[in-house]
Amino acid sequence: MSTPQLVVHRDKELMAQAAAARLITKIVDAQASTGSASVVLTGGRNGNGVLAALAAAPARDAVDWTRLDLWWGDERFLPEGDPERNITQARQALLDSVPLDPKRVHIMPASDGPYGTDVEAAADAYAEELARAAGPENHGAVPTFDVLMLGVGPDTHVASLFPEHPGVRETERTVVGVHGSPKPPPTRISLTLPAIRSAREVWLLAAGEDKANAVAMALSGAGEVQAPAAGAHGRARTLWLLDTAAAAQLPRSLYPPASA
Ligand SMILES: O=C(O)[C@H](O)[C@@H](O)[C@H](O)[C@H](O)COP(=O)(O)O
Repeated sequence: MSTPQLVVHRDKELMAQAAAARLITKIVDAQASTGSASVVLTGGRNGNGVLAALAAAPARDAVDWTRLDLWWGDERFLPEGDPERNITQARQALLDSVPLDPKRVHIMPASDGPYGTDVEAAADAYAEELARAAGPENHGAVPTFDVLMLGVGPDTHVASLFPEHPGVRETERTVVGVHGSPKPPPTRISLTLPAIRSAREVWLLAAGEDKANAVAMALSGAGEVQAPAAGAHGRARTLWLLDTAAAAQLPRSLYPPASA
């Protein structure tokens, strides 16, 4: 389990721009060494802010967009094209501006798709898609994600794993259906913590004063059931990308020296 590293930026715009630059470099390096890259996107303002910053980044097309696999950490279980779907917002922020290979954009099912309103069947289908993409070295569950990004909710949720809810307690399955989400809409699909923890790097994005309490709680020893963000670790790296407002309640001992 990788110890969390923290980087604190001046404000949420700079955090998004710096995270986008970091992501470009990570993808370019992965593509240079293996010929492709695999990234898991997250919904929400911070997640979409990084995508918008990436779309505007001068080095954007250093990425070979045709050799990038995109997955989602969660999705709102709504009809295709609904403006509240993470894929809809990701398309607007970035995806419609770059030449991705559609076969490598792995969209979580919509509620009017092949599984209808059966969110469990939709979650199982995504788990099967992940397993098909997994290599022998992945023990058959999920592919090796180079970077898995997660926004952090004010209640410390990540993806659609909420404190004390069933999804955060899942230890076997890689994808679950979520009912009664405290954050609307109520029905969602989410990767589980075991799937999240299979990523090489997990980057947690938190900007804004509404996240300060969640950041401090998740980094100060809370358990993953009470604070799901506390359970989000990468195999090689766990990186918290913050702005000063979201870092405001951190104990001094956790504050990165560079920004002291
Ligand atoms: O589908 C979702 O809503 C997201 O995946 C969710 O996990 C989000 O990342 C956090 O709630 C933070 O959202 P903000 O960045 O908008 O605060």
